[in-house]
Amino acid sequence: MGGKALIQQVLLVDELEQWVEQYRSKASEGKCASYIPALYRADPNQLGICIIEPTGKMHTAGDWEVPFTMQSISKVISFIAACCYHGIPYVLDRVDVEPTGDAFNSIIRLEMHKPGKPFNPMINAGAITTSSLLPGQTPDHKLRYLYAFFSKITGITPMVNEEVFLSEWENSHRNRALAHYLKDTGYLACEVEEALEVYLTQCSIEVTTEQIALIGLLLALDGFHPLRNEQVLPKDVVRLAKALMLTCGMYDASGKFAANVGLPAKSGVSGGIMTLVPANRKTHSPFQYGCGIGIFGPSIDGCGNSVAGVSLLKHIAQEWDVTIF
Ligand SMILES: NC(=O)CC[C@H](N)C(=O)O
Repeated sequence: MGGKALIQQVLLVDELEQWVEQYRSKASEGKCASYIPALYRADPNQLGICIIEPTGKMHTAGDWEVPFTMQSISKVISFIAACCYHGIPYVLDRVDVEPTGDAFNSIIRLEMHKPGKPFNPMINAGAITTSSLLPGQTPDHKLRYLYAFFSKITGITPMVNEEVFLSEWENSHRNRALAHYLKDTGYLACEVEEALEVYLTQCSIEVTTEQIALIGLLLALDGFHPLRNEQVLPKDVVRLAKALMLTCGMYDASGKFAANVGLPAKSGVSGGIMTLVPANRKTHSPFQYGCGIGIFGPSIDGCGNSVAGVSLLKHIAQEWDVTIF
């Protein structure tokens, strides 16, 4: 690495460390998800970030190595996996691509809009439907397909946090209600309990910011894995997933996030945010060739998004001029 590049890298990490410490205190404006008791036990003051560039170079700060469960970030992976298996038209016949402006676990639109097709795969109704579409006759088979898909693209064998899974399974009345409604309207491709088992298990896959930054990087590069020099995901599916992340990925705060940060992103109630910067022509920006970004900060706001994580991303987007707009 040349002297100038080395200095730039040191400055980036210094800046990141400084900003993480600056935004850590934002945690006090939210709290850890309490409807899943195992998530409520997290330390709300944690905040970490990992950024991966196409060269594989990583920039990290704060609590970036702390494992957490993917929760709703997994919705992006299961949607992509279902599209890869069935093709986009088959999946979009069963789940739409419209934002709702409602909470991630809201039921209201299913009955208000006949025939009850879920609005998008980034909210619970749509994600439970997509999980039911994964190939396989049993939850076990569907999950094995998803794990193999996850390993194929990331090179990582997924681990499920059983404690978080059980904690949510025992408290999943609202998701059960959604699944029963979807079964009644014919949108669920398997039995209610089976779809829930797949959906809640995928939410309980444990990752670190590094792993979601890597997935973000693959999305930034339209499915191309720069280190393996291989197209690991189809471009059209990835582009669709990014459009959904931008319009629906931060739930009923997706509009504000697009306005304030301007990057496709997906959050989860455990405090993770997976986002990305596509390659751009901004030669003054440190991420001209694109990057994947993983964030973890378990204190969340009323919409279910990491409070400190969103503030940190807003700051980064402004300082480094990385919006897609
Ligand atoms: N927003 C989220 O991360 C929600 C995921 C969580 N497992 C749920 O279904 O409620």
